[in-house]
Amino acid sequence: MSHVPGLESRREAPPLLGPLLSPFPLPAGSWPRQMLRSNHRFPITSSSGPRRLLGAPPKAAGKMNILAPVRRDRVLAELPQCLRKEAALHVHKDFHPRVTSACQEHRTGTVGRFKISKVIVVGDLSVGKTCLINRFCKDTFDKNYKATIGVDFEMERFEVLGVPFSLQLWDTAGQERFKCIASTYYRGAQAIIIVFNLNDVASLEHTKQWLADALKENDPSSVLLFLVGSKKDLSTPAQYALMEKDALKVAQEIKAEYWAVSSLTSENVREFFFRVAALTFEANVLAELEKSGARHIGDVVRINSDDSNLYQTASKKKPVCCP
Ligand SMILES: Nc1nc2c(ncn2[C@@H]2O[C@H](COP(=O)(O)OP(=O)(O)OP(=O)(O)O)[C@@H](O)[C@H]2O)c(=O)[nH]1
Ligand SMILES: [Mg+2]
Repeated sequence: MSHVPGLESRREAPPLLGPLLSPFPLPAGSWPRQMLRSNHRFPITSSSGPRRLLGAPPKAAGKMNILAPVRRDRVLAELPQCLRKEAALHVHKDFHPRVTSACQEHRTGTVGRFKISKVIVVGDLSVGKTCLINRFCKDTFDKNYKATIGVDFEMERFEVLGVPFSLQLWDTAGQERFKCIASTYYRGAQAIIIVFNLNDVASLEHTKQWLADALKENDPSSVLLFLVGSKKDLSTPAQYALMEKDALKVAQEIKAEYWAVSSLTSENVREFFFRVAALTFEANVLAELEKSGARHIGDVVRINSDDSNLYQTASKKKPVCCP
């Protein structure tokens, strides 16, 4: 059998996916507690050459800080707005009123503290997935291409309507030969970000296949979808307008929210991730309210049929433990 770099790590890692997504604390010294620190990076990335999985994460020295404070610039007091109304998960100006009141009354259940939402980022090789995550999480940009091998992830902690909320952003490899490694990490996603290059129409055409693969491992009725055009800085306004037309069509077809970003200039990067955090949080709280409501006889949670997809999505959401 030929050697696939990173395969050893892949074999070790899957048992951790359960604990990582679990709302419960883990035994002292276990990896996931280390990972709960904001922006902890695993697998370790080599500083030159391609990004490689190099095995288990390092042991933290001395006492560990389980949860670092939320950065001031990660606090969301209002619902960030969509980029284009034609392709948005919903166009409400504010958070769902049930979510707002649940946050005010501290009734968000497992959302907050140990609840971590998994977000996977998929798309063709070199479309800019890693740069997008790095621009948001570290405010850096690398003009040299270093292929992601297997997967990598970043943790981002937010505070939404006063409630702590963490996103685990999984950066997957776009190269065909690493796809089988990356796809083992697709499971349990609450949001899927499908990235394409705004200057490469083939990468847009391939987004449906990326989505199909990601949905094999996830419940299509409970996952939020985002279609993101990257490298906006490389298009002229006329080229962009043409591409946007096609992208909006695809976004509507797959029921994804459309965004266009540039990791080089930072355009829309922060706005996009804030929107992902806000909508994922909102869906989580609605699902939590529905779950807790169902436990009280006579306290019926009703999701308004006039509400948009997101609200219906939350109502259909199954617990993570269900097959
Ligand atoms: N001009 C410009 N270049 C970008 C942008 N984003 C990424 N790039 C460049 O595109 C190349 C690929 O970026 P990556 O982020 O590594 O691509 P990727 O999608 O992670 O690739 P894989 O890991 O192989 O799947 C690099 O040379 C980046 O510098 C952008 O917004 N603008
Ligand atoms: Mg990459």
